[in-house]
Amino acid sequence: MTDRDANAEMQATLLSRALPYMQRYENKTVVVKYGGHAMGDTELGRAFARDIALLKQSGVNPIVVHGGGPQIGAMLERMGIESKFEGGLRVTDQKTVEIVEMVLAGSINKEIVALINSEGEWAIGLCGKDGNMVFAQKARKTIKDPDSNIERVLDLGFVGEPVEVDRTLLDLLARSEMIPVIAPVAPGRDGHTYNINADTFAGAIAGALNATRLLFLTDVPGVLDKNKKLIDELTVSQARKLIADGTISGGMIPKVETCIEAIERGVEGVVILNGKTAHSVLLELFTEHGAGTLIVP
Ligand SMILES: Nc1ncnc2c1ncn2[C@@H]1O[C@H](COP(=O)(O)OP(=O)(O)O)[C@@H](O)[C@H]1O
Ligand SMILES: CC(=O)N[C@@H](CCC(=O)OP(=O)(O)O)C(=O)O
Repeated sequence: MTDRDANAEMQATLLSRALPYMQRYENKTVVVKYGGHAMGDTELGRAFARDIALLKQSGVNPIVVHGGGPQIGAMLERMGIESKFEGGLRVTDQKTVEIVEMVLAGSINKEIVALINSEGEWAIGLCGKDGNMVFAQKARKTIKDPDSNIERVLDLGFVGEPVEVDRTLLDLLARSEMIPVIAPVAPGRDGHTYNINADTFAGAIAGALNATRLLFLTDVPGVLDKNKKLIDELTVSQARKLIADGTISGGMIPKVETCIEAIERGVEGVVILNGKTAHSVLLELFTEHGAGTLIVP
């Protein structure tokens, strides 16, 4: 059996069991953050696109926000530009921001749009610039030197943080057949283009829309405990404790912090789940126990 046949069979099995749960998210907004590491081979991409198409067909309002960190890194390497990160964010000079916009709002965005459209849906590729959706300002980040404990202000160049989100265009699309697919690039009121971490961008969009669910597709099954066992559900205060005691580390820290901020902005529940498992979006939304780690207030 090919991967494609196996995925189609898995989706059919899932759908036959999904019926009792499908109404749960009818007319609700679900923001799905599709990370660069979760974008695997073509079959995995197709399975993702099929899930998003199926959400729309089930009466859900899905919104895709995508990343593409590894793909930006590959293009920078081809152009002979070194990738540099500070505090988990890409140091972004003028040349880099041009490539970031080209890769994110160009090739990756259109690839995802084409995949969803080939499932018979109408996806539309956007970034923060379209319809004045998001305005950013230069990110203000500080990091603590672990030796001296002194705080240092980071100059990350054209790395932005979303400060204004206008939901007009997204509200319009929610009433239409269109599925928005959004790249995390936005203008500043200063006329510059800013590169925004895709998790942060997805959190801001979900918060502005008071989304029912925000899903983060990553490369691990969810938040793992000290014994590497999946934690099914966490409250905001439990999540904070796991960051403080070091159980949550590395790239998972900003991700969980974004989840906490999204919940504080009114998102009902945020889920971190494995994008490398085919149909993880359907497994999460349309089964009794879901998949991944659900973070709730
Ligand atoms: N407690 C934890 N549970 C799960 N993953 C963790 C934990 N602590 C650290 N991590 C790391 O966080 C990574 C996910 O973050 P990141 O690589 O930034 O994701 P993405 O690129 O999908 O945004 C995992 O691959 C894992 O190595
Ligand atoms: C400021 C910053 O770091 N921006 C990210 C945007 C893409 C992203 O976040 O992609 P993933 O979700 O695949 O990591 C970057 O340039 O890599």
